[in-house]
Amino acid sequence: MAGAGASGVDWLRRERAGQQSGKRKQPAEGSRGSLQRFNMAAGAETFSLREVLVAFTACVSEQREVRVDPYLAGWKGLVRFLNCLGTIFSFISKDAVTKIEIIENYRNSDQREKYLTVQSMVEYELANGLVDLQQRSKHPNSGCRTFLRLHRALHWLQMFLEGLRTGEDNSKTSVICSETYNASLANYHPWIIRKAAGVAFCALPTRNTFLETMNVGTAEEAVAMLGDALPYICEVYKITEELYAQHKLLDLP
Ligand SMILES: CCCCCCCCCCCCC/C=C/[C@@H](O)[C@H](COP(=O)(O)O)NC(=O)CCCCCCCCCCCCCCC
Repeated sequence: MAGAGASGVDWLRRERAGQQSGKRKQPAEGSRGSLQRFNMAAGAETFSLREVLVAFTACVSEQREVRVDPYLAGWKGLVRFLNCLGTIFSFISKDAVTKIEIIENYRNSDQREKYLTVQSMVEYELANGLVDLQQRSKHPNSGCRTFLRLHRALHWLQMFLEGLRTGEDNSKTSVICSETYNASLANYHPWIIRKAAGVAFCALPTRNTFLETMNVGTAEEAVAMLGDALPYICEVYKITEELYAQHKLLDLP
């Protein structure tokens, strides 16, 4: 596992053991509309990057499928983190919450089993003509199209976290953020969104302060944790990218 920090992945094993034994309280998965309450309550609990990274490490099954529930749990944790950074980011977290909730609603529907993994979602929606392939019409918020937006954001996230991990102590989070955004997500956003994002990035603190807001200890400990977890996030991204490329879904409208 590239980049395993001094801590190795012991923290990861402990966290996942805790989750399996039910000791660690996890936000209730799959309860309808939980995201709004979850989002409101978010401010009440301190954010820990650890829970987000553990969620993403639980995404990939032995059969290399991407499980939707831990994927959404990872994104909910990221939204909670974003909400701690200030209201200037609320236009971003609102969009992420909307997309998370669209997919969560599919996971709460009569077809919930079809949405257990990205693979089963793609297979089900394509087989039943539930995806708008050329322009948004009868299925404007299909699971495939909604998940693709989060998938593109995951690409930005992995670049951003890698930039944080390898950046100099005195580097600026705003620079890392805008450079990685411009190299990824910005290509899918209209001018006005790119401008608004650029303004929001200016509100970001220095790299080390940012690392400390992750609430996993010192900046060095946060860097080590990023090194442990990033390969898992990259694996989730890679598997999804291959699946979407195979089915020619990378440009869903
Ligand atoms: C660290 C500060 C966070 C910087 C976030 C960088 C990403 C900026 C995304 C700006 C777009 C937000 C506005 C939404 C635009 C939507 O049009 C657009 C397309 O959707 P549509 O086709 O349905 O219209 N939506 C999207 O592209 C989805 C954007 C989802 C972005 C979620 C980003 C969450 C970031 C979470 C915090 C990351 C820091 C973690 C550090 C431990």
